[in-house]
Amino acid sequence: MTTFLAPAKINLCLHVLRRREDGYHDLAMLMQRVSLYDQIEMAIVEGPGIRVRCDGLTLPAGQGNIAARAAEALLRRAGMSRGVEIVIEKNIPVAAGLGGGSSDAATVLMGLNQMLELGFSPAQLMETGVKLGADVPFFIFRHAAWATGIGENLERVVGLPPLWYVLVNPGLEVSTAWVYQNLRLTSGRDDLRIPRFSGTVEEIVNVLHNDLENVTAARFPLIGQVKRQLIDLGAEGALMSGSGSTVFGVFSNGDRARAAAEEMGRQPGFRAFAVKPIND
Ligand SMILES: C[C@@](CO)(OP(=O)(O)O)[C@H](O)COP(=O)(O)OP(=O)(O)OC[C@H]1O[C@@H](n2ccc(N)nc2=O)[C@H](O)[C@@H]1O
Ligand SMILES: Nc1ncnc2c1ncn2[C@@H]1O[C@H](COP(=O)(O)OP(=O)(O)O)[C@@H](O)[C@H]1O
Repeated sequence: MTTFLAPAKINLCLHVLRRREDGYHDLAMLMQRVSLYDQIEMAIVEGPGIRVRCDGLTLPAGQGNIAARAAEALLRRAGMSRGVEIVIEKNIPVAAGLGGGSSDAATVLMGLNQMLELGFSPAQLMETGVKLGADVPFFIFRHAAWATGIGENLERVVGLPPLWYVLVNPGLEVSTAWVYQNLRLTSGRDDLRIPRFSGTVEEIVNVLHNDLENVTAARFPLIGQVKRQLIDLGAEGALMSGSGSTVFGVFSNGDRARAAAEEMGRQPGFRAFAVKPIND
């Protein structure tokens, strides 16, 4: 078995620009990978077929799992029939706005490309990835990014400060499709530009914005409550990530962040993590 790590992401900002003919939405987002990881183990085995195991959780097995669909899509593109065994240790909360499924898929695409020496470029892997999920290309890009289109046009963002995020998942699973369906678009914005950073925490706090937050928070008032709790515990800003339900707080101090995560994680059904951005 070869082991790979699949990180979570947060959306530091998410602007919905317009609804498209194909039902998807054009976005402008600032995306950042953080140090909370699923572990993906893969082996090439005798005989055809893709098997996915994920212990202790009720994630879909077989084709229902996005990791299996990723392996299938890559082998098809390579014109190859091989047996692949995939074991997922799921640490990223599911349907939580943290991109766990997309990250697992991206990791399978990159990992199998390496293990089978298929020679696909990152751009080719992104092309296969976006058909599996709009957030998959971002995890193949592997930098903090300004993402546009449905999330597949990616520009590197540099100068983000070293800080801490406290991720708080209040145990609610939120369907991304439901959130986009229930979004009431007011006016599209055309004035958004890629933000520039010189390394201060204040710049991050100023950029925090999520057009999907009102939709999810209207259905689940707990979201607003978690934001207020994070601010009370010393966060310099707080925002829901993606379609939710995870909320993150911005902390410049590691001890404060760890203490806040411990405190938030004590509430029944909650999971909380103090994490760092992955800036490479
Ligand atoms: C909201 C975001 C922000 O990063 O993340 P999550 O909350 O899912 O983590 C993404 O836009 C989610 O991306 P992802 O979860 O990969 O989406 P997909 O599986 O491709 O699509 C799920 C559903 O969301 C809607 N969708 C998704 C992306 C997009 N730009 N416009 C949309 O309208 C579509 O209706 C689609 O049927
Ligand atoms: N490997 C996987 N990890 C997480 N979710 C998966 C996976 N495979 C399929 N799914 C399904 O995808 C849906 C969205 O999952 P996830 O990527 O965790 O959420 P989000 O889109 O909010 O970031 C869930 O309903 C889940 O059942």
